[in-house]
Amino acid sequence: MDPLPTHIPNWWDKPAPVTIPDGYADFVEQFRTLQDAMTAAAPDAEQTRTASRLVAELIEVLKQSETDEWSQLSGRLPVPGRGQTLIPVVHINSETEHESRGTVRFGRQFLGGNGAAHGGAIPLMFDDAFGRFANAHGRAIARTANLHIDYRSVTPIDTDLTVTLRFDREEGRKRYVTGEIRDGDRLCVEASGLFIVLKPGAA
Ligand SMILES: CCCCCCCC/C=C\CCCCCCCC(=O)SCCNC(=O)CCNC(=O)[C@H](O)C(C)(C)COP(=O)(O)OP(=O)(O)OC[C@H]1O[C@@H](n2cnc3c(N)ncnc32)[C@H](O)[C@@H]1OP(=O)(O)O
Repeated sequence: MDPLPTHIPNWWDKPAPVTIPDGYADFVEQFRTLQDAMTAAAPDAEQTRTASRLVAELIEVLKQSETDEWSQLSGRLPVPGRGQTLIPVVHINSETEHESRGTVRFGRQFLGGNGAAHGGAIPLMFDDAFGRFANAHGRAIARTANLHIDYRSVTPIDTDLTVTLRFDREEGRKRYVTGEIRDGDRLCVEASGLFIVLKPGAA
């Protein structure tokens, strides 16, 4: 289940993304796999030369359709992860306006060390997941004012973890959200965030 609308409006009411070409969502997935493979690899000189040539070709192809923020596809797709290849993808399994439940799997690219996810990848995931949730269900646009992370125990990579987000309360323009990541029953991370609804006319 994915609660994003087919077209993701943005707060400046610029046009929604253009038509998504066939195969683009698969390409995004492939790009994430590339980042995992890059992190896991120890290529020799010849493999490095080959990989470098292929990446140069890829950059060349992508640059042919370089465009502005309002026309790019990455980050704006109605699929889990929005087609953003930097952010760990949260797959939502169920959601009400008060609570969202899903899973996340930190790939090899998010390795910090010794099998644990990088401490910076976790707030990245929460900022995006909280940001989407705090702005979903018809709520007016709000931005992250603060984000707090408690690393309660190691968060393993390459493991399906559960993510829970809760919309705690709203006080005027302030929205308070909390969340957690668990590996089975084990609590890995607790997070909380404050989102503030933009003043009229604010960008
Ligand atoms: C990129 C956003 C995307 C939104 C997408 C919507 C569509 C959804 C679709 C797809 C999902 C997308 C998912 C991505 C989401 C990612 C979200 C982000 O990462 S956002 C980028 C990082 N955040 C910033 O860059 C904010 C920078 N800061 C600001 O712009 C302002 O400081 C702002 C708006 C947060 C507040 O400024 P003021 O002028 O509107 O508010 P004042 O009047 O100063 O404060 C209001 C109340 O809030 C408190 N407050 C303000 N900042 C606070 C803070 N840091 N900590 C605690 N309290 C704070 C104040 O003390 C005041 O409280 P009292 O009313 O007096 O009780």
